[in-house]
Amino acid sequence: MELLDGKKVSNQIKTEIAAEVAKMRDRGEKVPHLAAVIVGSDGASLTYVGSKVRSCQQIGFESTLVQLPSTTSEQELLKKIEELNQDADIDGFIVQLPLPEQINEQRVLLAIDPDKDVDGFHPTNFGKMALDMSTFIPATPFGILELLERYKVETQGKHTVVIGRSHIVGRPMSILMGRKGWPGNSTVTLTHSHTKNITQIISQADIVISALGVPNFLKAEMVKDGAVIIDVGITRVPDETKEKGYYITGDVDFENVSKKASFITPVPGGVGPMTIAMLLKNTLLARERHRSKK
Ligand SMILES: Nc1nc(=O)c2c([nH]1)NC[C@@H]1CN(c3ccc(C(=O)N[C@@H](CCC(=O)O)C(=O)O)cc3)C=[N+]21
Repeated sequence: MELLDGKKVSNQIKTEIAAEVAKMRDRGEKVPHLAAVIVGSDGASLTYVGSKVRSCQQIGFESTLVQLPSTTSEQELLKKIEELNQDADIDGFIVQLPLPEQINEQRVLLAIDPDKDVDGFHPTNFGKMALDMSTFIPATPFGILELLERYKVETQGKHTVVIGRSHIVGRPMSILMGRKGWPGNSTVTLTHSHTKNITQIISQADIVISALGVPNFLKAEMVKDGAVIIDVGITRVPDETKEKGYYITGDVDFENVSKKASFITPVPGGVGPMTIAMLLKNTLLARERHRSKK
């Protein structure tokens, strides 16, 4: 079994990006500027956004954190988005999901300028991704592809089973793994809450990508010997004996599944850190595209 070490690879990627930024600075060019909008004060969301901003500082990006109260109206958020769209200094921005219930997520995603949509959630960018056009690939799926590539995991002709059809992970992942080229050229099954015989389908998978959010869902007896296991689930389990009052666990029974797997991602330290690295990569890409437009 080989560990797909997202923490290590994400640090490599950040070092690579930092070198690019240093060159930009040396040439007297503007450096990439990422903004993150967060509505409300959900603990997990604040942690993620916080580490996005910290990573920006590490690698020499400019960053702006826009924190809005949980009572923010949809109109107020749309106004903020329009400001960020118009702000020539901002290369890319994200609106952290989930949003409070008074705000319609679809209207928000539609309002983001596709050229600044470094999450790749705007329908224009999602459509481009599905059509193999150059775009921003959503950070979590992008991070998984990058891990498969850097560890030279064979995906071509393999049966990939994706568990979960969320807009930010399962759905795009199912499209990307089936695209031409490598990592891709896979035969993809997208499973979800209405899938019948899900355990039987999973047992046929060469590659399992679990994006469910159910701790211990994937057990050793469910997977084929030598399968590649990608664990996208992140659940915080309250535990007073831990320093933070909780621990983080994925969808996979790591201890037992890792004995059968050829490659496996840990949680924490797997897909999570890769998500942040690829968001930074998309922001670098956004800066380069804006530069060559002018
Ligand atoms: N507009 C938007 N874009 C996103 O990309 C987005 C989002 N909304 N909403 C929530 C999800 C989730 N997400 C994570 C990012 C990093 C870690 C991460 O770094 N995890 C650490 C543990 C961090 C911890 O919880 O302490 C790890 O797995 O090692 C996890 C999850 C981005 N998301």
